[in-house]
Amino acid sequence: MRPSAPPSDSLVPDGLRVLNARLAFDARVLFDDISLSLPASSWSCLLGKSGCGKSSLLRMMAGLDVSSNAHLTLVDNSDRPFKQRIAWMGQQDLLLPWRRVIDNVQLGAVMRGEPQDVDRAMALLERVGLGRAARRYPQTLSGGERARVALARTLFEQATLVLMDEPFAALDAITRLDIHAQACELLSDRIVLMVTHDPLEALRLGDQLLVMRGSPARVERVLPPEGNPPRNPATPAMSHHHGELLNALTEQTS
Ligand SMILES: Nc1ncnc2c1ncn2[C@@H]1O[C@H](COP(=O)(O)OP(=O)(O)OP(=O)(O)O)[C@@H](O)[C@H]1O
Repeated sequence: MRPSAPPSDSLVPDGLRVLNARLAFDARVLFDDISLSLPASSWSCLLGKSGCGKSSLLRMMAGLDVSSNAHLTLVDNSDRPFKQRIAWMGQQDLLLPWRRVIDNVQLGAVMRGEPQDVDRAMALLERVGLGRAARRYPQTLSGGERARVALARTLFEQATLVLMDEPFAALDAITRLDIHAQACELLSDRIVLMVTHDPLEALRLGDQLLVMRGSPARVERVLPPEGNPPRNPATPAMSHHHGELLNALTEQTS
C-alpha cells in the first residue's frame, strides 16, 4: 500500500478543521475523537465501508440532529455561523417538480425568505450548459441534466463548505465523467467534502483521500495520484492507485 499519513494537525488558513468528532447510538460507538483538516479550495473525498458512519459525519457537520450522543467542533477563521456557509448536495437531487429549473436553482433564497436573483441563477445555468432549459420543469430533464441543475443550485448558495453525499452515484459512467469535470472547475474555490463509494471517483476528484475504517472508525489519509483533478481515469497510474485504495478499504483494522 502507498504511504499514508494521519490527518494533519495543523490549522489551515482559510480551511476548516473538524475536531473530536464522536458518534454513538446507545452502546455502539461508530467513531470517537476523529479530527480532520479540510484545506481551502480543495476536494476531500471520504470513503469507507458501508455503515462506518460517513453520511452521519457529514450530517453532523451540517448541524443536523443525528444522535443524542453526537459531537464535533468545526473551526475556521470566519465569524459567520457555519449554517449560513454550508451547502448540501446529496444522491437525490431534491428538485421540486412544480418549480421551473430557474426557480429550483434559487430555492435556498426562497426558503430563507431572501430576494431571488434571476440574473445570477441564469448565469449559473449557462455555466453548467443548461441556459436553454431555464423555463423547463425537472421531469422533462435527463438524470445528467438534473444533476447539473442541482450543481447550479449548490453554486447559487455561495457556501464556503460544500458537503456532498454520493451526489453522482445515480448517473451513468459517461455522464459522471462529464459532470466531474464541470463540478471540479465550478467548485474549485470551495472547501468540498464528498462521500463516495467509488474509489475511481475519489481518485479522479480528490486533492485529499480520507478512508474511514476500524471500529470505532478512524480516518486515515491515503496519498492521491500525481496531478491535478479531474484526473484521467484511463491511465496505468490510476489503475495502480485504484488497486491500492481498494486494499486500504478492505484491510481490516481493529
Ligand atoms: N438514528 C439511528 N439510530 C440507530 N442507528 C443509526 C441511526 N442512524 C444511523 N444509524 C446507523 O449508523 C451506522 C452509520 O450510518 P451511516 O449512514 O452514517 O453510514 P455510511 O458509512 O454513510 O453508510 P453507507 O455507505 O451504506 O451509506 C449504520 O449502521 C446505521 O444503521
